Amino acid sequence: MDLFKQVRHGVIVSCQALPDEPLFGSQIMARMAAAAAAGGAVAIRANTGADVSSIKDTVDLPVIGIVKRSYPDSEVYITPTEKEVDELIAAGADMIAFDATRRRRPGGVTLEGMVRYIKAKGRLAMADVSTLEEALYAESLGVDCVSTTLSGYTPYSPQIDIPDFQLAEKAAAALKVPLIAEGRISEPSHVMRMLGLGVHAVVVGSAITRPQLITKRFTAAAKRSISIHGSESKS
Ligand SMILES: CC(=O)N[C@H](C=O)[C@@H](O)[C@H](O)[C@H](O)COP(=O)(O)O
Repeated sequence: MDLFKQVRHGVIVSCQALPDEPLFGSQIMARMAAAAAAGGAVAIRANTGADVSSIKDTVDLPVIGIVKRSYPDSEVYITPTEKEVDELIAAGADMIAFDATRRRRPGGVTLEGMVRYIKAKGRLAMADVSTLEEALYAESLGVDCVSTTLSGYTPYSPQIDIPDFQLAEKAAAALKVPLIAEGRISEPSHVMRMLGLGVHAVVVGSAITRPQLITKRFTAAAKRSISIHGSESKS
């Protein structure tokens, strides 16, 4: 089935753990993807070829692949070069997501060249952007969809701790290709609001798949409670 029909109005779950996170490991991420599938996820977003291939072996859902890799000469770290694209293609990613900001990429690789490369390999291209201008430019290059992933993570986009509803609304209205809302969607009400703004689908990551951060929301609430009610409360 057409991937965009399959994910329309659904929740894509980002299953990612970096080496310094407690759930790091491809088998664990595959179990996480299975849990997301059981909860009704329409697709999975995953980091590294190893995680993509282990998830593909475990769940029958489309997988959007990225490789987070830092190079010394660039701030771009989400699928920065063709090398990472090759790793994701070898792993069987259905769509390749990549940083589509206009920042300098490592080793003279260009954004235009990245889109050409992914399309020449016959894969779907998802442009991770931080502003409306980047969204429109990425569309003009021929990407298959745009995602708000990087809003809040470039110095020139709004530094807010809620999802960028404004960007999602504007980009959904301005683009012809599907707009995917991603970044800090942490409540079911955020999902409803995003879909109401006309986005094609939403990606939820940390709020589902990073238990150390989920735990922190609760432990912070406990600390706040003590600071309000004091430690001498009845119980
Ligand atoms: C900025 C960046 O590196 N974002 C990454 C992109 O794949 C992931 O670390 C996020 O978890 C993902 O975008 C989902 O967002 P959230 O975890 O906020 O629901």
